[in-house]
Amino acid sequence: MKKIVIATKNAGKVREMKDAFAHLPVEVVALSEFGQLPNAIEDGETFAENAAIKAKFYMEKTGCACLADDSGLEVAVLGGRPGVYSSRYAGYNAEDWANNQKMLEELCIADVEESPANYRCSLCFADTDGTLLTADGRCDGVVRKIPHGKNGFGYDPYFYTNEYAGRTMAELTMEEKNRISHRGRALRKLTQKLEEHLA
Ligand SMILES: O=P(O)(O)OP(=O)(O)OP(=O)(O)OC[C@H]1O[C@@H](n2cnc3c(O)ncnc32)[C@H](O)[C@@H]1O
Ligand SMILES: [Mg+2]
Repeated sequence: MKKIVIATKNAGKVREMKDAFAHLPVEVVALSEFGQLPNAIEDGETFAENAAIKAKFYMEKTGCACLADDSGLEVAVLGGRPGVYSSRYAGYNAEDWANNQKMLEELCIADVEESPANYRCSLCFADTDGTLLTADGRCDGVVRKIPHGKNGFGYDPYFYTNEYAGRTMAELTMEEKNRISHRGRALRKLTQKLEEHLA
């Protein structure tokens, strides 16, 4: 069976990505099973560039096909910030609560209670034969200063979805989140390409 490494150090992403592969005839392996690997340098200017950097970097480190995700939140009144800097908005290795705090501060400086926002996700699958498969996804909603919910990760408690009116991403089950999320949408496109590649 084909072995695919979920090339991310984010446990929230691993949970969501494993779920999407449940029906494919592939062996899904976490990056953590390869011990302590160095971090890829995510110095691309776009989500797509960073996803490709991570997929190729970890494919070389593990010797296995790797699927990487680069994603983030774009807040309209903040000119699209934090964008590709979402995981380090409050500094390198910042925890989710610190990044959320930083976003609340920026919303206060902008003097607004809420703003249209969207999540974006770029996926890149790098196979050992040099094949690269890519897919993107987007999810629109609104960020507000009052958090709700304990599910998901990152900015989810502050992200009010358009599809499930009044509910934040952190109030959804994983199945509900995957149905509408940037990552869920990108994963469905990517798995289709992957099925063709593996056939
Ligand atoms: O690079 P890897 O190892 O995959 O893990 P990471 O957490 O650093 O991931 P990114 O560099 O892609 O940064 C994405 C950040 O965007 C945020 N984010 C992405 N998808 C999200 C989601 O579905 N829900 C909430 N926040 C999300 C969250 O803060 C992530 O840390
Ligand atoms: Mg990262």
